[in-house]
Amino acid sequence: MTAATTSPVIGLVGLGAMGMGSARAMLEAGLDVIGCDISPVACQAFEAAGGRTVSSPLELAAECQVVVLVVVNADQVEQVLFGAQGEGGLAERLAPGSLVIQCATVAPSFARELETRLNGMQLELLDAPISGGAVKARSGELSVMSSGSDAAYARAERVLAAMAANVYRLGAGAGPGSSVKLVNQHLAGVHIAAAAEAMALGMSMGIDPDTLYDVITHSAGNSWMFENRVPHILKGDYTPLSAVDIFVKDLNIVHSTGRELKLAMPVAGSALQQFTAASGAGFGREDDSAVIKVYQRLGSFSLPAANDEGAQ
Ligand SMILES: NC(=O)C1=CN([C@@H]2O[C@H](COP(=O)(O)OP(=O)(O)OC[C@H]3O[C@@H](n4cnc5c(N)ncnc54)[C@H](O)[C@@H]3O)[C@@H](O)[C@H]2O)C=CC1
Ligand SMILES: O=C(O)C(=O)[C@@H](O)CO
Repeated sequence: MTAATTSPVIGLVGLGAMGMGSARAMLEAGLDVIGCDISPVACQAFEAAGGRTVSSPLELAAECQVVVLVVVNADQVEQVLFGAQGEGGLAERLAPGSLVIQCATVAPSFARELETRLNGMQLELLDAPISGGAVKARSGELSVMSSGSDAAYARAERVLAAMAANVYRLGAGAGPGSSVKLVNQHLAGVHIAAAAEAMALGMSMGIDPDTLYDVITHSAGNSWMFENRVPHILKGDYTPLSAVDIFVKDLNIVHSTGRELKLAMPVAGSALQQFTAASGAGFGREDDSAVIKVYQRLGSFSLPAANDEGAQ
């Protein structure tokens, strides 16, 4: 595929549940985007959608002056930008003035340190975690909790417009974007665990789970997460649109940030224990709604069996 516009070539690292959707939304917005993933299957899927790919982030430096990171965690960001065991990474190959748009959910302290390191290499960082799930990534309607310099925003404008319906500008340097995302992750994790626990209670009392879903989604106990995740339980489909291990990661960041601030968060702590139990029981790569399987093992209710409809 050749460049359709004179705007910079975008490199997107991490063609997973979120990155694939965002990369495809960028293609549809007319951006010249090169996808990169260590998974050949992910690269083939993006090529089938009309995109170009490379298998190593290092290869992006020859063409890209804007790089979007949608890998899982801080260790993977570190590896992409600086290489494993310090053997060098993408950052040292990017042209001076290039922009890194960092979308993975990481600790605010990591985002701030990353900005200092990249600025020291003449590179810009936009701290830009995302929300909305795989469906909104694909439709280009994410919320982006962002912070960074005016120069970073100027370079990121077309990318953010292609990815997001809502871009929140939360500060002039890295940190506030990841801080606000952490508040979202506290709520998202607690709400998913609470939805699973509440469904376990209802099913244990012998209430039909489809009826429970109908009633609760029309009543005050509803939440975005109850509405979005309980259908996976009803279909018995735990295909990971967002994996259990994502919430082990995110609620651990909530926990460690609270420890730094000396802020006790017992409700988030309880949700973290449930996701940790689900991961420990072998469900870490399943959809985060599989946290209900921990309750099922401890209780005496049956979960709906898988049917043929896919997760949404
Ligand atoms: N899944 C969701 O609903 C949401 C996820 N997030 C956050 O977005 C980020 C991405 O999450 P997902 O897309 O769910 O994860 P994922 O595991 O589906 O995708 C991550 C991708 O990065 C690739 N990758 C890892 N290391 C790499 C490397 N060194 N070079 C190239 N590719 C590499 C993996 O092969 C994988 O395809 C995470 O930080 C997550 O917390 C944020 C909002 C929603
Ligand atoms: O969309 C978000 O925000 C999320 O973090 C969840 O969908 C789970 O990762």
